[in-house]
Amino acid sequence: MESILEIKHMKKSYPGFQIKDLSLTIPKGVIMGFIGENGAGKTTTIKAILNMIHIDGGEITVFGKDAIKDGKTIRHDIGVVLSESSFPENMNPVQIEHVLSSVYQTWDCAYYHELLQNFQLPKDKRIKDYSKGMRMKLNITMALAHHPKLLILDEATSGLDPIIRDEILDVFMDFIQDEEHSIFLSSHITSDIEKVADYVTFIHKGEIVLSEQKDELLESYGILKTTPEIFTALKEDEYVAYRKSSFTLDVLVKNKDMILRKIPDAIIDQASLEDIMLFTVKGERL
Ligand SMILES: Nc1ncnc2c1ncn2[C@@H]1O[C@H](COP(=O)(O)OP(=O)(O)OP(=O)(O)O)[C@@H](O)[C@H]1O
Repeated sequence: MESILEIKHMKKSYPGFQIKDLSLTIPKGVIMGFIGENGAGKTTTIKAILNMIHIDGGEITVFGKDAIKDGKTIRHDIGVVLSESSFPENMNPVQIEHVLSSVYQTWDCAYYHELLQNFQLPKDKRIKDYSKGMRMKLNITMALAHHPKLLILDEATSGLDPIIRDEILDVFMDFIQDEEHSIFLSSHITSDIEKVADYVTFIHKGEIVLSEQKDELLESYGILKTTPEIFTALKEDEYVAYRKSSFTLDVLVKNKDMILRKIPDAIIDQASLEDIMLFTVKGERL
């Protein structure tokens, strides 16, 4: 599968935080969900891709070009939504369009106004009078209106109600339909990622724990409900972590079919992305 973005052995250190060796590939035509707890390194990774911070080592390639050397060219084909909006609060969408249409040669005025209408965003209202959900929808509208090939969104659905989140997720799914576009979507809301992502990358303390196809991941992982005696029969590489619940020992296993072959009467529940995150971050190992 052709890739749209590739990070190889990226390094970045801040006092008390380190990304030691991060590698990641986003294929063309997919939504890659990027999950991890607060402070795991999601925004740092996104800023590195956008050349907004200096990295200490490694390579980042976007559309086959070097993200640092060719950063300016690349940015024209990327739509970005960061958690903080950088537009002056006293501007309205029409005034913003004047600025953006002069920055992007590919700015599509008709499409911008179509999106404003679809999202029910008033054109003459200043950003400062917009609600949080409206601001986010406006940010996404601005990111899409120059027809980027890659959309990078940092926490674009956080703090929004389920109806607005659903509308936004629909727009994302439309965006990747032509199989040339990709989305890199960081979110704490694992249910949103579960809904729309084709691939999932999970980062923990600056390290990639997993980066896999979502359906395969959810089919393969499971939560084994068991006893301490049976648990001790598992090999080290057969489980991720365990957590004690009221009556059982819950063990996140990577390959539930393999466990079922070993323990035919085992009770194994479906694991969600949230479970995978919780067990990895808060679970214990022997
Ligand atoms: N400019 C900076 N100076 C010092 N430390 C920083 C800087 N930027 C980020 N960090 C640190 O890097 C770590 C990762 O932060 P980052 O913002 O990438 O996490 P995140 O996964 O996006 O978290 P969140 O979900 O809370 O936004 C944190 O410990 C943070 O304090």
